[in-house]
Amino acid sequence: MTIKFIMSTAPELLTSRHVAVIGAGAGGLVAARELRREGHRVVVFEQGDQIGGSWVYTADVESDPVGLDPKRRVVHSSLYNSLRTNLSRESMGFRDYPFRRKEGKGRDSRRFPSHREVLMYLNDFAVDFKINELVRLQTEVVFAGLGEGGKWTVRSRSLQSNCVDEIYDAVVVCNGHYFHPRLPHIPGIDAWPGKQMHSHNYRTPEPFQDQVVVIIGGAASAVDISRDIATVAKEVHIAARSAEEDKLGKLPGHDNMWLHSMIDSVHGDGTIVFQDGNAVHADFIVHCTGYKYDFPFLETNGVVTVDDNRVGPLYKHVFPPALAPWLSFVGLPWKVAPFQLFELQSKWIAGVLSNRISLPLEEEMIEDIEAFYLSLEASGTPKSHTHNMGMALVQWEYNNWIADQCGAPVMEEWRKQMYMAASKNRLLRPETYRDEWDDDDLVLEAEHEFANYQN
Ligand SMILES: Cc1cc2nc3c(=O)[nH]c(=O)nc-3n(C[C@H](O)[C@H](O)[C@H](O)COP(=O)(O)OP(=O)(O)OC[C@H]3O[C@@H](n4cnc5c(N)ncnc54)[C@H](O)[C@@H]3O)c2cc1C
Repeated sequence: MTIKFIMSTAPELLTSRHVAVIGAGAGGLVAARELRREGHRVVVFEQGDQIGGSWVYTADVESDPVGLDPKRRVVHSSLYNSLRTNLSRESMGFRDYPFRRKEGKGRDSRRFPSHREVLMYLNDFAVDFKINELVRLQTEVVFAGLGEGGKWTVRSRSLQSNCVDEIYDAVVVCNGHYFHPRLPHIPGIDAWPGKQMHSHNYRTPEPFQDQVVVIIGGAASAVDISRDIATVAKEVHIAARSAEEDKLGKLPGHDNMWLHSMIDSVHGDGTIVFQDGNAVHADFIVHCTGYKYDFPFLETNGVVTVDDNRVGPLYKHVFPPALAPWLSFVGLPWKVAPFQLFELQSKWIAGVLSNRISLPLEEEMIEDIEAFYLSLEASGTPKSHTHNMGMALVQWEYNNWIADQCGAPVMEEWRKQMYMAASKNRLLRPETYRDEWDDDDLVLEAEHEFANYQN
């Protein structure tokens, strides 16, 4: 189905809306910038005491290390102290605000810098675009729901006041999705006597000194955390669903790390049995098993639900047809280069809210979503992977589609090539990919492009 979206609306016909943005991470910051550029009046609500979201490292952890207790105090960030980016700075930054190397106190000029450098980059962005003046820090949104007359009531709680209700034309949800742990079902886990933790609460390796540790997961955090822990632990055993059979066994270059297939069962005597038949007696399990989407403040009377990690129904992962464009989401897709995707989604939302860009009819959006769900089913993609864009060219096609809606340039070819080169390099050199690479030609191309921007 082809639908025409861009209208060349005369500037005097563009409508300025009063918009609430929930969250001041990378998504909320760029949403605020795009909304204001489009002429909207924006308030950004941020529960934390600074901007940056995920990139604000804290040594603080939750009272329940696996995150099951619904009454636990939630810590937002899941960063560990040693974290360096898994994307190169060139391919990670916003498109029109390159993530350049900068000199100065505390700056990290490496190509794959530490998390502290990302936070500094986001702070630079907020200063240069004067976003801070839009942000209300330490102000948590406890309720956002449709009120009378199609407007949104946003109820927030801050240090200064108990609860305040305000009315907005639109709400843009940017609350992140790496803070609510997702745990696999493991047969026998209730009787297993060892300690457990979700990677959300992992900060440093010290608690694992001389322990036998089983790490569950095969994604970036599992790779990093297993190496971090192996510096002090007696043994580290990684259980990964995606582990290839010929790679199982002792990991080359390490004398205390093994790769296994998934866990089959765990037992009251401390034993952990893997599907490949091997077994170990372990002290600790670390679950690097991902996160759940969670919008505890959002009331849509059942229009938007989270079902097995599918947030829906959403047109192109952004607009619920029945509430579009007054409710939108920035940042749901995963296995992507997030910042530039957030930037494009935000441009689209801003343009639709001002009437510069039009959306299809509600029925057409619903049809599109249904077709998308059917295509996932036909390809055997589980529901929980609805927002996974890690396959082939999915994120690039998606970004280009949104760019087209906005009248923005399509994604630069070097970004795609660089992203793919890093993925390949990560598999080839899991220990050293952040310091050794073969794509200097792409770095040159990126730097040439960055000369067009001022920051
Ligand atoms: C361990 C780890 C490593 C990562 N590594 C990389 C990497 O190398 N490169 C990369 O590009 N990406 C990486 N990411 C992904 C990273 O999360 C995204 O890059 C991005 O920062 C997410 O931004 P966001 O704005 O969507 O969410 P967040 O950064 O989570 O921001 C959401 C904000 O919303 C606020 N908030 C939530 N609820 C409320 C409420 N009710 N009221 C008010 N405020 C609220 C939170 O306090 C937070 O500040 C990593 C993620 C994790 C967890």
